Amino acid sequence: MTRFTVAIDGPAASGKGTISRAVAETFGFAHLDTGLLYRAVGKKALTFTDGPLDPDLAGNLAAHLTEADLAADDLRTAPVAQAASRVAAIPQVRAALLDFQKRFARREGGAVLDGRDIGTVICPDAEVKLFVTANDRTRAERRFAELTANGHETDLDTVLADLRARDKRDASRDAAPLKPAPDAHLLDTTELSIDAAVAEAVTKIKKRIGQGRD
Ligand SMILES: Nc1ncnc2c1ncn2[C@@H]1O[C@H](COP(=O)(O)OP(=O)(O)OP(=O)(O)O)[C@@H](O)[C@H]1O
Ligand SMILES: Nc1ccn([C@@H]2O[C@H](COP(=O)(O)O)[C@@H](O)[C@H]2O)c(=O)n1
Repeated sequence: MTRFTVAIDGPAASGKGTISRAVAETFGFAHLDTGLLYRAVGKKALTFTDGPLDPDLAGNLAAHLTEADLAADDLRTAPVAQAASRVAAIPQVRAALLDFQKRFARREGGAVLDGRDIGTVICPDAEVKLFVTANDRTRAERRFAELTANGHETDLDTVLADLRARDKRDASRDAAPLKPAPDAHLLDTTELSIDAAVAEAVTKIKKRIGQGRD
């Protein structure tokens, strides 16, 4: 198998990153967390304003992301997540990040990408598409546990409001909104452990790989 793309989308904290990393490990695929691209642009945008940003300036920030921008250790904070969601609605930002993601997806050896528009815009021809969900309270509880374990001071209601605001903005924007591709498999992790959710994803991918054999 030379090229094989797995597209994993879903709302905030649904578990798509966790599943993507496990899939990459299992199959030896490269993994791209595309949310990090938007978080890095959002973080840069915050150095100008926490309000609306000029779309061309935002596109320019996205076009000049560096490895160091993506490696910053403060991309997972709540303000950066909200800023990411705001810049992600700007078409110039999405256009600047498009080619890199498309090239990553078709690299030799297989790739798994997770985000919001992977199955719909970045990789409409992906061999496997998953849309990962969980109810919003469960997602907030998981994210709250993660944030507190990492030393962030917050509370469950704030985390829940933050997720809902982001999901609403992501799903209602005109540019590449969050939605399942028509041919995506829905994977609701509300009642699933991490191992069970990963096992479902792995089974779907193995089945598709099996179909590709002569
Ligand atoms: N099935 C599960 N059961 C319990 N906890 C889970 C499950 N899946 C993921 N988690 C936990 O929930 C949190 C959010 O998961 P993850 O970071 O994978 O979500 P995400 O969809 O990639 O989030 P984001 O969109 O914010 O990047 C993590 O702490 C992760 O360990
Ligand atoms: N393909 C994508 C990926 C992400 N976004 C936006 O970035 C925000 C942060 O993403 P996380 O996956 O790290 O939570 C997210 O809320 C989206 O606004 C996107 O638009 N497209």
